Amino acid sequence: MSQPLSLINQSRCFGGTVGFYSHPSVSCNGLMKFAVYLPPRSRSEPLPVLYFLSGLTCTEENFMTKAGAQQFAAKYGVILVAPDTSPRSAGIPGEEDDWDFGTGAGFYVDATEVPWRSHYQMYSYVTQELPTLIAEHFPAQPDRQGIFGHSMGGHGALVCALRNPDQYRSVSAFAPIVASSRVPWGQKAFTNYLGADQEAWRSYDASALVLTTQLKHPILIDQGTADTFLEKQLMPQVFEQACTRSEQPLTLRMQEGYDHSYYLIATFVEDHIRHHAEILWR
Ligand SMILES: N[C@@H](CCC(=O)N[C@@H](CS)C(=O)NCC(=O)O)C(=O)O
Repeated sequence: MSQPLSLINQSRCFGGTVGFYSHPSVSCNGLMKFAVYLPPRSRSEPLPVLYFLSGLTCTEENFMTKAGAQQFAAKYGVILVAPDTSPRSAGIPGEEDDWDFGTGAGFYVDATEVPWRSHYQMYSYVTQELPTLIAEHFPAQPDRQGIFGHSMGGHGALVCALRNPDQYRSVSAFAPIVASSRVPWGQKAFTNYLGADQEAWRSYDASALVLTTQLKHPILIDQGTADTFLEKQLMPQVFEQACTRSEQPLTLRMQEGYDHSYYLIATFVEDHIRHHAEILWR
């Protein structure tokens, strides 16, 4: 049976439509929001779907309003889907206290710890519930899915792809947190969502996962050299070394002078959408 979906608002964009939706989520035990861009071509044929996971403090809006991605989704014929970054107003004490944990910082994990586990099931939401909903309500080709993201969302995209190589054909990231178990943002989130046992963290650490799973297609990463989070939180060299060890093809592009903002994404988003479209349309 089709799950209910409410349209919040819709705008024409590059001949297609950007729509914002809400729905009661089973995984997250509350209302969740997401955004969808349907290119003009989707009116005549089903298209591959490319998921974008945003970073800390973001909602389903940041990518749609700041990345300028719709023109390229229209050009290359892919549907874009951008979910929110966490449950909201879950009623969990302290959920609004920090910008890098709780609301806006779900880290795309299924929390196992009280009190977070009652709502913070973002891994199941993104990999199962949302794709099912998209396939039910939009002209999507469910067997052609790709995923990309920024920062915390780059971590999420890499983890989702590495854990589900048959579900996601293509993956890329902007300034991703690639070694989540080893950096302060990841350690804070994982201790609270997953508990102190670091063994449980491995299944959400891209640099650990890539040692045991190989993806068929190369991974594309863009990282700005002027990103203030580069050394302490992002550490792309850790992922690069792990990819070399496991012979996973990786294109890591260090972009001179770019910072952590959406200007990095806007500059290189066409390259990423082309990377996905070339694989998804094969
Ligand atoms: N609030 C943090 C920064 C958080 C941040 O940079 N968030 C990134 C993702 S990790 C983002 O995309 N922010 C929203 C935006 O730029 O639209 C600070 O002030 O240092």
